[in-house]
Amino acid sequence: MAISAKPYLREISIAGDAEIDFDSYPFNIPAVRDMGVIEPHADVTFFVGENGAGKSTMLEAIAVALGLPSEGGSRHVHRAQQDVSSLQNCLKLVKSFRKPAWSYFLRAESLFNVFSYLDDLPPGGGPSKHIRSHGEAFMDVMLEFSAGGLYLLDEPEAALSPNRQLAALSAIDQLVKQDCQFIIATHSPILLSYPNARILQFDGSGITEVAFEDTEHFAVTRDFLNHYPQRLKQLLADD
Ligand SMILES: Nc1ncnc2c1ncn2[C@@H]1O[C@H](COP(=O)(O)OP(=O)(O)OP(=O)(O)O)[C@@H](O)[C@H]1O
Repeated sequence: MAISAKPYLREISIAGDAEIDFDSYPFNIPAVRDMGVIEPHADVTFFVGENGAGKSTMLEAIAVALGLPSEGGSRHVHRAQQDVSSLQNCLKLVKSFRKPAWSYFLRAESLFNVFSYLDDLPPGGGPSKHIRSHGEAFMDVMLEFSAGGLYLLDEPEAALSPNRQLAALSAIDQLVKQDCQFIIATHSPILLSYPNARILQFDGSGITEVAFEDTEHFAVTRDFLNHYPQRLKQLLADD
């Protein structure tokens, strides 16, 4: 039986010999301290959890440990690493026998800086992405993703309208079918609905797998949309 090349990234854990200070960032974050062994899905892995649960800290550390720039981009983006936590030095990554053809860290919050860097390179990279809206530019980058890649996305929905999130879901599926692997930190119930995925919940007890319909994102969004007149009355009531 042939062994599958995916997932390109198979396990993420804290190295046994890592020097750890549990009283300071990032190991004072419960999900980081008690992360155990993350086993990414061959297709898509989602990081979910409350604001501040440690998703971006983890994704950034994985990206930097893979040799990608902390602000985002591919290995060809040569920018100084910005405010990177010590986590990437402590991670042990188990990789596939086959390297991905391409790796990219796409991060909505620092996309602007990466585009400025690309604009400053010698001509040849196509028109400036600065003349595109945030969401258009984000989708442009996603649509440039190619087969056999490993892609890390940090909160793609920050840039995308609901319609574009649906388009992103379809683009991700096309890429998965071309041997790509994704790890995505998100709050988007639209993206989280992707079926060939593992959803990992970051919270006070560490990192645990959860089913789509058991996520707070699904439950809260469904409840609000189904009952928004009552929910608004409750939320906006004078006490
Ligand atoms: N450089 C830093 N130094 C100290 N604490 C930090 C630093 N960066 C982030 N934190 C803290 O670490 C915690 C986790 O932050 P992180 O950005 O990883 O959360 P998140 O799960 O991605 O949140 P969100 O959903 O809001 O994006 C937060 O409490 C944050 O304030």
